[in-house]
Parts: sequence; C-alpha cells; structure tokens
Amino acid sequence: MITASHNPVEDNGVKMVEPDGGMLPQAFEPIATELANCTLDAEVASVLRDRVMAANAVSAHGAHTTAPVDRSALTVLVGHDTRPSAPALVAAALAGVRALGVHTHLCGCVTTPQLHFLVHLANNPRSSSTATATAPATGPVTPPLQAYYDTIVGAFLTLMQQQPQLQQAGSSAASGSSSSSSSSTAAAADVVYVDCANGVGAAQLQPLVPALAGVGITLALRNTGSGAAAGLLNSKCGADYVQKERLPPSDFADVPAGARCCSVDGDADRLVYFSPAGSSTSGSSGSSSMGLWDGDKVAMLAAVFIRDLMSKLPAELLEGVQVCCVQTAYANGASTAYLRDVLKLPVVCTPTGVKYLHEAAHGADLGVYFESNGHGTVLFSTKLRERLTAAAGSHPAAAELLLLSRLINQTVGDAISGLLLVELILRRKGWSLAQWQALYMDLPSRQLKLKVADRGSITTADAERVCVTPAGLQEAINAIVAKVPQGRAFARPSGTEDAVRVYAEATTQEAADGLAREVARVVYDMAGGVGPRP
Ligand SMILES: CC(=O)N[C@H]1[C@@H](OP(=O)(O)O)O[C@H](CO)[C@@H](O)[C@@H]1O
Ligand SMILES: [Mg+2]
Repeated sequence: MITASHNPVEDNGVKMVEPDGGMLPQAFEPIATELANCTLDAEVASVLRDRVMAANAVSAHGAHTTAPVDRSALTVLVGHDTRPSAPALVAAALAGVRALGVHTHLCGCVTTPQLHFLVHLANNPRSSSTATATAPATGPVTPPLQAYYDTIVGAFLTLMQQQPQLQQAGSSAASGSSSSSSSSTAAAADVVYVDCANGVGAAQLQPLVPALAGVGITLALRNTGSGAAAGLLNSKCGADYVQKERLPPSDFADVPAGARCCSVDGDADRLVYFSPAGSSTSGSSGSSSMGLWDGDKVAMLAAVFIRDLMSKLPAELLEGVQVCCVQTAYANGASTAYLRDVLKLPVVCTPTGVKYLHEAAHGADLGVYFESNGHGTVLFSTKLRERLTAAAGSHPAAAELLLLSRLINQTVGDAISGLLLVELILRRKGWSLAQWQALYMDLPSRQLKLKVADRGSITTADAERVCVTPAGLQEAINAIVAKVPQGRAFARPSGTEDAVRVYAEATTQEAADGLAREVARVVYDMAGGVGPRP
C-alpha cells in the first residue's frame, strides 16, 4: 500500500501487507529498513538476494520452510492513496515485483484497510469473517473491491434491519433515552458529517451514502479533495489533526454546534468523532470546547456493546473464551479505570504502535484494541467465530456477534468499518453523542513534544511508561508527578518523528498542562534538549 497515511501530502511511504492480511512481521523491519536505505541499484540487488530472499525462507510466524517458492504462482496486490507521487511510485513498485517473476494486481486508489481486506480474502476465499463476499474459490485470482462492501456494509445493513429484540434498555450507565430506533432519535443525529481529510476515504465512503440513506442515515462528506476549492490532503483536516489539535477541521465552519461529525485520516485507517462547540460537548478533555470522541471512546462503546451481547449467551458457549482490551500509555486513565472497574474486563497496555496492540489482541478470543488516535479494531478468534456460527440459529446474540465480526474489519483498524460500528451501536442503544461521552469523564490531559540531541538516548520499559535511561530521569519524573493529585506522566522517544513525546494527565487542565511542562523541562535538562527550553 503506497501511502504516508496522516502525514503531509508531499510525503509518501509504503505499508506492507502479509498474505493473511496482517501487518509486516516485526522481524522483517530491520531488513525493510536496510532495503529502504539503499542508495545504489547494486545495493538493492544484494540486499534483496542476501537479506530479503534469505528471510523469505522464514514465514511470518517464524516457522522455517524448506519448500522452494514457485514465484510464478504468486501475486502481489498493490494499492495507493491520493498523493500526486503515487503514479510514479506505483509504476516502480509494479516493475520491481515483476522483475522478481511475480504477478501483480493493481487495486488502484483504495484505503489501506481495503487492501488488507482484499489480500486476506484472496488467500482465504472461504474465511468465515468474509462469508458474504463473492470471492473466487481458487487463487491467485484477486477478489473485486465489491467484496469489501458486500461483507462490511452488508453486515451493517443486516444488523440495522433486524428487529430490535436485543435492545439493551437500561443495561448501561447512560440510559437516559428509552427510544432506540433510528426513526425516533433526534433528526440531527441522522446526519453524520464526515471529514474525509481530502484523501482516499472520500471516494471509498461514497458507496455508503446511498446504502446508509436507505436506513435513514445521511452521510455528508466534507473535505473530499475535489471541486474548485479542494483542500490539500491532511492539511488542517483529518483524524490526526482533529485529535491532536482538538479543533474542527477546515470546511466545517457552517456545521451546526452539537452536530455529529467524524474524521478519517489520509488512508482511512483512523477514525475519531467530534462535535463543534455547543451541546453534547461536556466532559471532553482539552482546552477547546469542541467535543472529542477519540479511539478510547470508540473502544469503550464497542466494549460495552459486545459485553452486553456476550452476557446474553449461555455460559457454556463462552467457556474458555478470553476477552482482552488493549491500550497504550496514551489511553486516558479514566478509560482504563472504566474498563477495569465498571466493565470488569481485562486490560493490557502495550508500547505505542498498532502492531503491538494487534499482536496482543490477537492472543485473545475477543480482542478490542484502539490507540487514542483512533486506529484500532475488534478481533474475533476462529474458535469464537466457530462457536458463534454453531449457536447462531438458536441464540440471536450469537447471530449478532457473528455479523459484528463481519462488519468489523478483521485485518486492521478501518475508519469505514469503524464508522458503521459506531453508528450501529448508537442507534441500537438510542444514545446521543452526549450519552456516549457520559460513559466516563476523560481526565484532562496534555501532550507535548520536544527535540533532544539524540532521542535514542532515552530508552523505556513497562510499555514505555518508565524511562530506563538517561540515569536519574525517571526518578526526576516521579518526583514531579508525586506533587500532582492523581497525576500521571511519561516521556518516550517518538518512533515516527525526531522528537520526544511527553504525556500528562491530572484532575484539572491547569494541572495537566503544568505537569507536562515540568516533565518536558526535566527531559530537556537531562536528555540533551536542543532549541528553546519548554
Ligand atoms: C502519540 C501518538 O499518537 N503516536 C502515534 C505515532 O507514533 P510515535 O511513535 O508516537 O511517533 O504514529 C504512529 C503511526 O501512525 C501511531 O501508531 C502512534 O499512535
Ligand atoms: Mg493512517
């Protein structure tokens, strides 16, 4: 997938998709880095021969294979986002793959999660998570993009059209509204304004517009990157901008206060909800008055809904079924407490980066994982899906969960699938944005970043929550945090930028701001800060 995701339009990059639809195995990262850093053609050839081909003998899961690979039987699917540099890079990628004697299939301008889905489906045409798709029975024929919509939107529409016999009336903290059908919710909630980041999400969300109109939901696509006044990809728009700046994106000035809005990123694998200042915004964290429903909030909504459905299943069906919610240190402490104390679900904290969350969630039968920035999904194990399939005829909740496993992209976080999940749950519960927000109150938080001479000098442990080096830094951070009631703070080197990120939360915004500033200063002083002192 040729994309640089949420980054500026002039950047570009590549995301590799494994044959099972998953992400690049971590063991392959150093080799990929080596390949990317080749400067001479001859170097490319030798790294390919000595490193990539040698590693090819090791499968994604670490198992050694001695069987020779028939490259003519392989196909590499290539997709790209809307960046102007895409055509040249796609041509180079296709030429490179063909030079290895491997077939190519150009999927065109698709979202990253769509490409993951298609790769998975091409290799697993009978997979139960894509059972409604019209996939070819044999490879290496590649499935059409329509298979994605058939599976994901198809599951959503089936769930929406089902009689609400499984309503969770009174099953949660926020049960202020007793109505649950879409026709009886406020008209405003039936319009969802979508910030498409001027990226590939715009074209790929388009087929949802007529499909959702059929169930009473108006999708109003904004920042579609087209028209005379088209904005730039990810420029003052997109999920990363909305979540980090806590500001509505450009082209939303006329959207009414309290409206239901969401934002995807440049390759549509992240999703956050927001609402321009006005009603429904109480309880949001941050200095602006815009309401924000970030990845933590999406995760909690999914966890509440799935937990309710599971509670309707007979105990024997769930025997030995492990549920796990995965977060990073950036998850708001209030969301972690909600998972642990209210939902009473096991919570795991991993280092930043979806590859870590995905891996941890994959270990459970039902793994809910989201980064606060809106990237995440819910994974159902094969064991659980088989049990649900067997019970679907006699237990409506099992049938619903099975449909959910199709609505939710099982390969990676997916903004389109995420939007459908959120809209389904809010309608099923009859919840407004305010009721969703009221599940728990975010602790005020602050994120800062600063430059140091060598960010590699900061090493961390315990899912990046503790600094190991430089010596004494963690003790200094501990002393600052100890002075702030319910304070929590950590510093870690970014994996994607030349910067150190500082996160702090406390009971008031002032305290969180002050804590972040103090920690940033101590990092600056002890880890070789450069430029102005925070
Ligand atoms: C605090 C934050 O948002 N960090 C982001 C960012 O990683 P850093 O290692 O923090 O630069 O980019 C990653 C890739 O998109 C994303 O997975 C992660 O959540
Ligand atoms: Mg992205």
